Amino acid sequence: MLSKIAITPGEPGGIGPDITIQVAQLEWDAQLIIIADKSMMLDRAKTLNLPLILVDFDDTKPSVQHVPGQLFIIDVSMAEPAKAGQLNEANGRYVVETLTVASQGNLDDVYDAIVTGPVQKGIINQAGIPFSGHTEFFAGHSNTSDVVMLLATDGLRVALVTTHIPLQYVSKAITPERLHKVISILHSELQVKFGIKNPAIFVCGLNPHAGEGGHLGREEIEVIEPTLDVLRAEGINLIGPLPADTLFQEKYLQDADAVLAMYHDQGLPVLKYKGFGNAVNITLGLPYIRTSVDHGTALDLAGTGNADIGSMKVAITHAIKMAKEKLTRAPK
Ligand SMILES: NC(=O)c1ccc[n+]([C@@H]2O[C@H](COP(=O)([O-])OP(=O)(O)OC[C@H]3O[C@@H](n4cnc5c(N)ncnc54)[C@H](O)[C@@H]3O)[C@@H](O)[C@H]2O)c1
Ligand SMILES: N[C@H](C(=O)O)[C@H](O)COP(=O)(O)O
Repeated sequence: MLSKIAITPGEPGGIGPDITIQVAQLEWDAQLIIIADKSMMLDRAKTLNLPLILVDFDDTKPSVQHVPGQLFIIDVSMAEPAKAGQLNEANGRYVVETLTVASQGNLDDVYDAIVTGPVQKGIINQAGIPFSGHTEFFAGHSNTSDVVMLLATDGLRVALVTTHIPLQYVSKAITPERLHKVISILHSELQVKFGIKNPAIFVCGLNPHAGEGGHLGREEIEVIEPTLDVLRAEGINLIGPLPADTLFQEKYLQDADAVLAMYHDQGLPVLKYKGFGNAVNITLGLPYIRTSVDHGTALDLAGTGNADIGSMKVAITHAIKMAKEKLTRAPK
């Protein structure tokens, strides 16, 4: 059976609508359903000079193969018309509404996966809605206490212990409980979603040189090492904590199924240096499949036709692959 993939193009002033329209021109072995404002999508297609036919989605009908240039749509209205390249806090609520519809649809088994385009976290907060990222939003909406952000590109997967929090709170957020949950989710999702029997997870330290024996910080000694020992006793294959500045070299990476970084900008710059435009962001631990692009709203490129669609292609490809595997395992 063909999978139904829900796509949220994200911030209407950014490149999310552009890359959604651009990938709609390609062949896909799935049905693509966008959750977005219809007029905004048609306007953007006109700006980009690309064909776009939008068909109202009927969830009672069986899935149909994607036709290039055509998308199914669940129309969610924006408060005000969008201008490519410009943010408008009046539309913050709209962006969150599209995510809510997507999450609920997946919980209700209407779709088989969600692919998200980029959102501008700041403008959603300016609209009065506390929002730190899709990862945290979907965890909250689906009532999932713990999820893990993983970004993957060819030859490297990086997962994070902490996600979108200010740097000053990182150390306190790395508790034995959090570390135990993140590693357990990462281990089991590498098995389930990536088919790796006994995944090797390489773990970064938090401090310079992994704390230098306690002289440059004690989190490794007091939290990370003891927790890794507990998890090793549970049978999880863990290497580290290793100094983060030297972990990302072939000698280690050739044996690593994933690297676990302690915070956002410890792991993601390396991943994005290696694979920006060719990477996917996957939320592990959710009750549904969710993938996303590796980039942001790129307001400077919105409406120009110059946005690279590489990551959007990878995000959709991964979602379809994971959805197919899920459908094969447990047909609806
Ligand atoms: N998945 C997401 O929702 C997501 C991911 C990352 C950042 N963001 C958000 O995006 C906003 C802007 O963030 P930023 O400026 O740090 O990052 P950005 O990725 O939007 O832009 C960084 C640079 O990369 C370029 N770039 C980004 N995507 C590109 C593409 N597809 N093709 C060609 N060039 C591209 C931009 O032009 C810019 O020069 C922030 O609010 C951030 O939170 C959202
Ligand atoms: N941390 C992500 C990145 O740098 O690509 C990005 O902010 C998106 O995160 P969410 O998927 O949680 O919105």
